[in-house]
Amino acid sequence: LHLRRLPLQQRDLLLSPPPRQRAEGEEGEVTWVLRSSQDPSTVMQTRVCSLCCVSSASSSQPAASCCMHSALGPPLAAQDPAGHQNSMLKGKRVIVTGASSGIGEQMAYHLAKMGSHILITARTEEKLKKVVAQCTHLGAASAHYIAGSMDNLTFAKQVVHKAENLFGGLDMLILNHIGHTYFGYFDGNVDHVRDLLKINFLSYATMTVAALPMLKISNGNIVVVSSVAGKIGLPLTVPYSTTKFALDGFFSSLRMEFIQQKTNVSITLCIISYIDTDSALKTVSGVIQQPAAPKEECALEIIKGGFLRKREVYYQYHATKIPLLLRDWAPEILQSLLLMNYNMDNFQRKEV
Ligand SMILES: NC(=O)C1=CN([C@@H]2O[C@H](COP(=O)(O)OP(=O)(O)OC[C@H]3O[C@@H](n4cnc5c(N)ncnc54)[C@H](OP(=O)(O)O)[C@@H]3O)[C@@H](O)[C@H]2O)C=CC1
Ligand SMILES: CC(C)CCC[C@@H](C)[C@H]1CC[C@H]2[C@@H]3C(=O)C=C4C[C@@H](O)CC[C@]4(C)[C@H]3CC[C@]12C
Repeated sequence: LHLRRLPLQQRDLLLSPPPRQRAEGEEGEVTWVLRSSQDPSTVMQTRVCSLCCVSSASSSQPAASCCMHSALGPPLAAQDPAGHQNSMLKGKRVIVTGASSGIGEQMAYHLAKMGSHILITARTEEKLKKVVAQCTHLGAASAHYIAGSMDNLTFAKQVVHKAENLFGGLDMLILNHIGHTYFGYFDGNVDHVRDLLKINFLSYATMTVAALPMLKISNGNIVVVSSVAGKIGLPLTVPYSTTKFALDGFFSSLRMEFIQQKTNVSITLCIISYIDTDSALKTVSGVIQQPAAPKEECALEIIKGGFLRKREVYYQYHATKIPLLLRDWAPEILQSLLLMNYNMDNFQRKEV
């Protein structure tokens, strides 16, 4: 149990005396009976979600449902053989952008297995149709697509309105798409940076604004897929990195405002390292020395992070957290390590 995640008041109750496991609740949950060290007459029963390990509790009576997930529905139920927490987002209404391939496609499949209502989007209709068919096959409560380009901000709003018409509301907005750019030294083309900002950043802000009324009603989640290149400056990705840093500025500030305004909509910024999507492998293999992490696992970690209302997700943890610690404490060491990660002999300007 990650007791440190609990509010101080509850932590005191949990830590002393040590909690005693009393009974197994529903699968995926455990019921604990706790007694306060200061006032032993205070008995607290709490159900703890096995996924997030954060408890919700009320004095002298059982908690109605698991922790912060009460906002998202019932606690976790059974896990499928593949290890899916398959009711995590059951019945929830989710938009996934950039879901015709790569990590977005894998997120759609995980959500389908969990029984969500899914609306996916990207430009290529043929690919979207195939992903929707696969989602239906995997058990999605419903699966839909809308094709279009995010360089058109009117289209970005239309996606949200389509979800409203289809589902009558929205629980989770997963912003994942990226526009095409080059993997190479900055060519001085600032117009390209502006165009990429529109796709990778302004469309995210536009969709967030359009979806906010629905997310406020559902106490929902905004999930923003960023990159280690959105926290640390790296060579060969100047336009891309610019757009990802912009996401951090916008969404981290917005998160703080939500807290001040008591807006119960979570914002999860996902800091992702090198992943084995077709586009990434095609673009950087041979140049980047480190191995690529699996897209299926990456997709699940992003969804879990959003569901758990985490501030940030780090995937893979070691490949993102350690460089981030070095960034602030030993930037010169980080710089040397990063440069060693690039095989510039194999480098040739490639399209992303
Ligand atoms: N793969 C990696 O190594 C890493 C990826 N990430 C992040 O993960 C996310 C997904 O990356 P990944 O799966 O590799 O990317 P992919 O290239 O596999 O997928 C990109 C998706 O965006 C869509 N897309 C492209 N251009 C547009 C456009 N103009 N308008 C709307 N949709 C568009 C694509 O579909 P279509 O072409 O049909 O429009 C596709 O569905 C991104 O946010 C990326 O920054 C972060 C770190 C590392
Ligand atoms: C430990 C780390 C700090 C080391 C650096 C890791 C570097 C090499 C990793 C981290 C983030 C990665 C890029 C990324 O975020 C997204 C994309 C888009 C995709 O379509 C094509 C590949 C690309 C450009 C990735 C290229 C490789 C990057 C720069």
